[in-house]
Amino acid sequence: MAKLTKEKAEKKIKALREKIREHEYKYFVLDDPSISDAEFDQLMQKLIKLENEFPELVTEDSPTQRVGGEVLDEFKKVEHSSTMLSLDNAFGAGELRDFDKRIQKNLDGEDYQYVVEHKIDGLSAVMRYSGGSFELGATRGNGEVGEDITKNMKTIRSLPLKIEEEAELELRGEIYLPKSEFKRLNEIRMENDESPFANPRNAAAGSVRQLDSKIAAQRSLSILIYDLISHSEREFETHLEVFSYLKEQGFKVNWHQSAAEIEAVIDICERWQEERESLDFEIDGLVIKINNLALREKLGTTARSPRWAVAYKFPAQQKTTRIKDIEISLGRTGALTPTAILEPVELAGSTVSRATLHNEDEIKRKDIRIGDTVLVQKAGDVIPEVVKVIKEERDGSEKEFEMPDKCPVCGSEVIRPEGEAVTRCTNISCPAQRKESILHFVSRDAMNIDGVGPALIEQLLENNLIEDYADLYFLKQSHLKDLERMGEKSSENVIEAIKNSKDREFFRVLYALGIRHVGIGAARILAENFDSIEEIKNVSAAELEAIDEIGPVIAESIVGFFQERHNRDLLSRLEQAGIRLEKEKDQKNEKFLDGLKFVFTGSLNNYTRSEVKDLVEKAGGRAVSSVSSKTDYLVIGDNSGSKYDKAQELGVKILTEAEFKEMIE
Ligand SMILES: NC(=O)c1ccc[n+]([C@@H]2O[C@H](COP(=O)([O-])OP(=O)(O)OC[C@H]3O[C@@H](n4cnc5c(N)ncnc54)[C@H](O)[C@@H]3O)[C@@H](O)[C@H]2O)c1
Ligand SMILES: [Zn+2]
Repeated sequence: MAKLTKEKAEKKIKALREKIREHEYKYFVLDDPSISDAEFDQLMQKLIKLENEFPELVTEDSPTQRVGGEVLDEFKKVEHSSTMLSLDNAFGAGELRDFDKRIQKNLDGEDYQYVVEHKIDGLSAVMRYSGGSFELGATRGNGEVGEDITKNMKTIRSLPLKIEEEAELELRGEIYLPKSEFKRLNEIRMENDESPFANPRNAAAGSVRQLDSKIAAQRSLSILIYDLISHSEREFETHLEVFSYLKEQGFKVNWHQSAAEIEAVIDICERWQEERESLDFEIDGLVIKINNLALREKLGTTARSPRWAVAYKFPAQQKTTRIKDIEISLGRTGALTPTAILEPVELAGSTVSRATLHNEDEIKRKDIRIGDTVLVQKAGDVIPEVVKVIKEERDGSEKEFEMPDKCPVCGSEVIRPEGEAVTRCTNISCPAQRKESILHFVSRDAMNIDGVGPALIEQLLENNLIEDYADLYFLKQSHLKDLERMGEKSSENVIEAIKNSKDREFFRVLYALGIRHVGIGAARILAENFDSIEEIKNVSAAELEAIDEIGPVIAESIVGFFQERHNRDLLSRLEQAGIRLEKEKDQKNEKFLDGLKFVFTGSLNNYTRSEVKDLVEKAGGRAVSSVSSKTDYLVIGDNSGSKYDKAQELGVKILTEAEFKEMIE
């Protein structure tokens, strides 16, 4: 690419700065961003790159040179004792290694160690204690001056108002909303016609920056402490010492783990990238800090961020895009689910072109229209969804969506029962429902019947060869071989595959039945608690609810399923066909790996990764991705790498694939 002329660069830089400032204002002042963090970070990276190319164009007020935030006039101002900085970002392992190289160079051969912490998606706060009492709490503001939020912070129950140490202390931490509270808050906002918060950080900020502290008190804000800025009586050498001292004083401190070298840091980051959903608060990455405080001093800071720390950012889970259309898809329970057809975007490693809109109410509450620019999100295994509409992007051509009053598949009336959010087709034998329930039954995690796909199911239904999934087991080859695109050989294979599915594991059969709200997880739990369908059939909703992971909705749905006459008939035909409707003998109540943690490395000959994971979990164990002192077994296949050395170092038991096979079978 040809190098930009200085004039052109200057123009570009100016435009970028304006755009960034506008987004900073929306994000930090209004707590209501109109692009995703990843898109914002991209703008910032572009500006950094241009400024690196043309250092003479860097100005002091450039967003790259300062902390992006403002102070609202409504609040009393607090001058910070030392600037509250931002953090440099690292995207991916490569940039972490670059960071480490810079540290090495700046420390000139001195020994150092890292501490890795969660990067909580919240709002940073500073706290002062005097004589053991909480005296002052403030936001970061513009880094130099923050807002006095003492009153609101007193409503945070995890923040001690009194501590043992009667000294002058200044601390920093992150105020956040737990996930459940974030969800609840957004529901209330939508009911009040307010736009939902895009992320927990904006929600936490919106709650803390309330003039009425009664409102803050109604929101279960929490705080995790991650830094001590000053202490009148004590000195500390390392960050780890600080953490244990703060814990002793009764503070809830941020999760942390030390790491001797950057490769270990990368391991930790990759592990949390996989396991982030297990936390009850959102993290958008990890923060990597130098442990030794004197070395931090030596490394110093830039105007915007410390040189001794970096934020490892997870791949984007949110982006903005446009809704091209809204389509209706029919589920196996007859529910009409509106689905947004999107301008495709890259999210969390895959291309997203559809997002669920759940139901009619959800569309109304979020005021979603065809043609809207929206923020979409894909978290973990969850189906992509629309977070909110960017209303200022509207030009008047957007169309409101209306739920059809006829089933798009069979043309029957649809109804939406009083008090329910879901619209359903009233026709019990609606082909869409039958097809979907059979498709679910044969799917991989359920009965895993190879060769029975959408096209064949349609043919079978059309030719009245089957009406439901139980009928599959009564099919004969003679029924099949005359169907279109079916020969002698493939009809034989289909019959064979159907037969082979008869002894699928009990929990998979439970899942395959298609009981509403019973996903593979709930099916597993049911199979752990009951030995057969016969047992589950006769259980009450109250008994089901007594099981930890089963809530009232699932319980009611299970009881309802087994009461329905048609379903009872379906079950007896499955039984007749010889499907296993109870646990394998040797499996009843067997949890021989209870609580044990396994790590797998290298390539295995007899299993795929998801198979070993299943096997371990079925026996009550857990399969995790990286080796730590808490790992019980490392199972090694061919070409195992650094995990092997690490396991040896930590004294973790090592198993060959054959030894593992023996253990599990
Ligand atoms: N979407 C938008 O329009 C928009 C606009 C502006 C900024 N942003 C987002 O805001 C962020 C930039 O804000 P920033 O300057 O606060 O930088 P940052 O969020 O990247 O990093 C600094 C902040 O991290 C927080 N933090 C969380 N856990 C921490 C820990 N363990 N140790 C230390 N700090 C921890 C602190 O609040 C600290 O102030 C970026 O994520 C950016 O994408 C988005
Ligand atoms: Zn229908």
